[in-house]
Amino acid sequence: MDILFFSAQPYDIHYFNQGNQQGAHRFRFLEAQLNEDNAALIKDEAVICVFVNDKVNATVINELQQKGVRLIALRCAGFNNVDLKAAAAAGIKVVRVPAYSPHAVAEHAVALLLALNRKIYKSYNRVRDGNFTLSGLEGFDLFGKTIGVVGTGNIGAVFCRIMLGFGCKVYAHDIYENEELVELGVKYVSLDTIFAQSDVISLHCPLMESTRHMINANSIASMKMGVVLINTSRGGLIDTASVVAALKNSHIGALGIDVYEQEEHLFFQNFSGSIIQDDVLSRLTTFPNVLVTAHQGFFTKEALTQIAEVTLSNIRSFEKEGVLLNEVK
Ligand SMILES: NC(=O)c1ccc[n+]([C@@H]2O[C@H](COP(=O)([O-])OP(=O)(O)OC[C@H]3O[C@@H](n4cnc5c(N)ncnc54)[C@H](O)[C@@H]3O)[C@@H](O)[C@H]2O)c1
Repeated sequence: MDILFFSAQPYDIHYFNQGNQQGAHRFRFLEAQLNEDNAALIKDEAVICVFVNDKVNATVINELQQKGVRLIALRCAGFNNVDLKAAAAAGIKVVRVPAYSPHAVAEHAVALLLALNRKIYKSYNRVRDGNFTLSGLEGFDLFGKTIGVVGTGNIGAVFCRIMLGFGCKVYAHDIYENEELVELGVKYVSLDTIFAQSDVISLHCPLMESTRHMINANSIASMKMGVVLINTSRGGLIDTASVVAALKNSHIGALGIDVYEQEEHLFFQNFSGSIIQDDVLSRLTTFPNVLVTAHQGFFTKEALTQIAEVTLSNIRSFEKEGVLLNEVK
């Protein structure tokens, strides 16, 4: 099948070409993001393959329909960037990669937590500068601390297991309880209890209207002073302005984010020679207790291999059997 990739990076090209060694599909890779301006770049491809920051709203879907696109293949798990109602109305099917190495993202959340707590980014720079002092590098033992996990699906469940391995008390909140986690010692509690009692809160639930800005001035006010907040899920879960205010008055003790509400304007692109126009992100990066990574949680060899394999198998079964594997509706 002819497949047009938007937001394609060199690693996408590498892993998708590797998954297509038999040459079953013809690929065209575009670095451009899909949005209202770029939908015109589609020629006669029946399938477009998009990533987290491609904008697939009703206007774009209307253009896709006119271009004869029949399938939107998301090469990611989240689908909050696709207007599913508009796609259904246009008769365009949507598939995704529901699970690809949940370990990749869960381990990245742990990496953010450990690096922040033990100030690894500071010690790295200090030692390279010949400064071997320790003042300001103090952390705390994770052992025995209460970790609040919001969302215990594929990624949240792995994160819970890792934290149990550290000897933490793990509180979780989800609309469904995972019995295996309960047997391992995870305690399901209300969101309010997570907020009130956790030393560390890690977000692993999807972004939906009901979860948008779940971290806001009110919820932060109910949290422990000095709470560590980790978000590897979606930026929109956090009202960033409220988090900046809470960092300024030290209510939030540290923030580790791999996702940011306005990331589509920045992430996966190189602005190192430009002036960043996003004042909120710029303010965030001035805090000594904030660590921002640019949506790299998924970025492991294992996850990239699985993303390419599952995406291509989704497309293959749509083409050959008209069967929709991993459909989103
Ligand atoms: N940083 C990255 O690179 C990266 C990579 C993959 C996924 N993600 C994000 O991580 C999120 C989690 O991924 P996953 O694969 O574990 O998804 P998943 O669907 O397996 O799990 C999500 C869980 O959240 C729960 N949930 C839904 N609404 C909730 C609510 N209101 N409160 C609490 N829990 C709720 C669901 O019941 C489910 O158990 C995705 O939504 C995606 O946005 C980020």
